[in-house]
Amino acid sequence: MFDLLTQDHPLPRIAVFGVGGCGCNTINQLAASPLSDNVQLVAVNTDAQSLAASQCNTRLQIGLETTKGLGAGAKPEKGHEAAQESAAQLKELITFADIIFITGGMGGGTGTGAIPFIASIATELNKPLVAVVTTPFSFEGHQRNRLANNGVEQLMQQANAVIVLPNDKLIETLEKKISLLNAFFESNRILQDVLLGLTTTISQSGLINIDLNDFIAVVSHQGRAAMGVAKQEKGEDLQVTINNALKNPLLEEVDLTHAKGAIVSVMATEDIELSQYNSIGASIQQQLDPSALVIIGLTIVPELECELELMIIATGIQAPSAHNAILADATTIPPKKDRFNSLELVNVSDLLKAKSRDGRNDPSYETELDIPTYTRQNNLAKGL
Ligand SMILES: Nc1nc2c(ncn2[C@@H]2O[C@H](COP(=O)(O)OP(=O)(O)OP(=O)(O)O)[C@@H](O)[C@H]2O)c(=O)[nH]1
Repeated sequence: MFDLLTQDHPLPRIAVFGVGGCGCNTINQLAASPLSDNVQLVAVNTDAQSLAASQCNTRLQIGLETTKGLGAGAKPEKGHEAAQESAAQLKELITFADIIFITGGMGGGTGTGAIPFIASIATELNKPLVAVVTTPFSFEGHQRNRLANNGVEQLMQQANAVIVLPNDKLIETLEKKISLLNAFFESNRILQDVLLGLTTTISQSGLINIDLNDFIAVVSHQGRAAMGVAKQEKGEDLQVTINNALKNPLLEEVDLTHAKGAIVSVMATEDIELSQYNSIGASIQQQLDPSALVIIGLTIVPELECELELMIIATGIQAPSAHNAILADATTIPPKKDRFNSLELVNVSDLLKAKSRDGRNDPSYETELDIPTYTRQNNLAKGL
């Protein structure tokens, strides 16, 4: 089933842009995580002081003339103008990457105004882009929420995959008793997990990597994306963990049966069995539109404290509910098919070799789930 590939393919270069206060906080936390060499973190802000405190190697102060080193004062038009002023530098950074992740908080000036503009540069340069943005806590008031909703709407005109994580919902996934100061920090940890899960899934640290073309196909579905996370503690049933991920508050507002695709990132110790891996794919596939493409990346983390960590990102979800109506109607956005360059991504491991052999005796071995395209093609070539 799994083929072993030995060629050295260059890994795709991933740029993660953290824009505005929230975006910079998130990637600062991410900078403390073990990231593979192909991941570049880029802190982007109007606020020089916040940028100076950033842990990222690449920092870009946008709109020197526009805001004179201050923030955008919760004015998205200022954030937009600042990004426009620094378009050349942004373009240079985006050109260097093969795939772009962009994160930030909607509701202020810099992130709300600059993120859609940065996304438009990525689109212009034909780069796959995944945006992960927050919307404000309800205690932040109506005005911020209104700005945030407009920002998300604009972003959806530019990016195919927009994952909107309402801050209120992020906190719901955590323990109830949480101080206000901790609320931001803790919710950033979830943002950080999403970005880490995505980047490791398409990076070398993964054991079974997903093919970048498949990844692009899944993130390119028009509509909203949503995600769920869950942990399998030692001794817990895997199916319970899968259900927990699917029931996650971050996914609860969307109808998964309409999702056109899903990226599943599994982090596990080397004890994971092929049957477990297969049943994750099969269970998730059952929940989605029958034609949905489900791709799974597996990362072996020997020191993982729990049995397994699961992150599901479902994409291409239409927006039927009143809540989602604040988002751009996905059907009105013209499809951006075939706009990305084709790239190949492969990975090999002796462990995978062993697991592949074991898998042939496993009754669930034939379970249908998506196998990275490149691997599939090699299997076909070898008549497997
Ligand atoms: N989860 C999380 N959300 C944050 C954090 N900081 C800010 N936010 C959210 O993001 C929204 C925008 O805040 P900032 O990112 O600070 O604003 P900005 O984009 O820098 O805009 P200006 O300050 O006006 O230049 C806020 O309304 C909050 O809801 C953070 O550290 N974590």
